Amino acid sequence: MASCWAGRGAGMEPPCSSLPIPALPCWAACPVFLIQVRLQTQTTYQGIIDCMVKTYRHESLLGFFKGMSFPIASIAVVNSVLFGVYSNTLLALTTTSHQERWAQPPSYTHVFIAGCTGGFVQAYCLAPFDLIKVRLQNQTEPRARPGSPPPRYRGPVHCAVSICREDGPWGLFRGAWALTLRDTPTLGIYFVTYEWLCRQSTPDRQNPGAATVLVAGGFAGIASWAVATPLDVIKSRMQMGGLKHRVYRGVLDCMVSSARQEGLGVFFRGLTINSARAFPVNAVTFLTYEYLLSSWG
Ligand SMILES: CN(C)C(=N)NCCC[C@H](N)C(=O)O
Repeated sequence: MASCWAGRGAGMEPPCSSLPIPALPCWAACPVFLIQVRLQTQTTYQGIIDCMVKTYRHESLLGFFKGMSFPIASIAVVNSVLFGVYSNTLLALTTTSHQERWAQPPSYTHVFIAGCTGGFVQAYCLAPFDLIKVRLQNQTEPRARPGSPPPRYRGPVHCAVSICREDGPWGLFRGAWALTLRDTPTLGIYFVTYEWLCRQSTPDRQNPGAATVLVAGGFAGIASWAVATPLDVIKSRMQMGGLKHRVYRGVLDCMVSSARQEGLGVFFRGLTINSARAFPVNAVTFLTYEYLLSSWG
């Protein structure tokens, strides 16, 4: 497999800005996203199991898949933006073609800058989809049970329209600043971790094999989420502002009042379950990325 992306002709750059990193692993991750968001924004759950049991009892199995149709439809676009901006920024900084990337490795500073740039741009594409996901996932009303009050949002489109009606189109970017703070440095760390692990486990200047890419991608996902989780909690709470949470004056206000009321542990809510999800998802993401780069080269 190592030779799978080895030695392709240099000079022909793949169309990185449209890399279709697949959305498939995302379906399996839906329940994890839901539990993560609920643990981060609601205080009614004692932990992962309690959240799972209560969700299942109250909302049935379908409840675990709430709010995911929009993110799944958008994940390919969001990932393509991230990996496309990353690859092209790296290309602009180093003038080394993708095919020569392992033979003439870029510096970690360049990898970090390119990753941060990708993270920054991705955050603004992701913001409206992420807001809708968080809002829908926090609706705990069971679906269509006669007599029970209807949920505030009937689905992703109704959610988007309601937000626009109530807060104007900019309302769709609520929490975008916290999302940018979360994604800019952590995506830098994500790509540096991946590059570092690949280089550590591959003989000098050779292309990494598939197993290396899978393991390095998986750990890069976990490392980036370990750093991102505190801001992920803040981001989700700000996105819920005005609904189940009070409206915060800003990122700092949200941080201080969350820590005061719930202790420092609040910043790590959802980390365990998200790490378990992040390993396979990011392993497959990087394998696909490397495969596409080599086959389009
Ligand atoms: C905010 N952070 C830490 C990241 N975006 N990290 C990169 C992993 C992205 C991947 N789609 C995932 O959901 O794990």
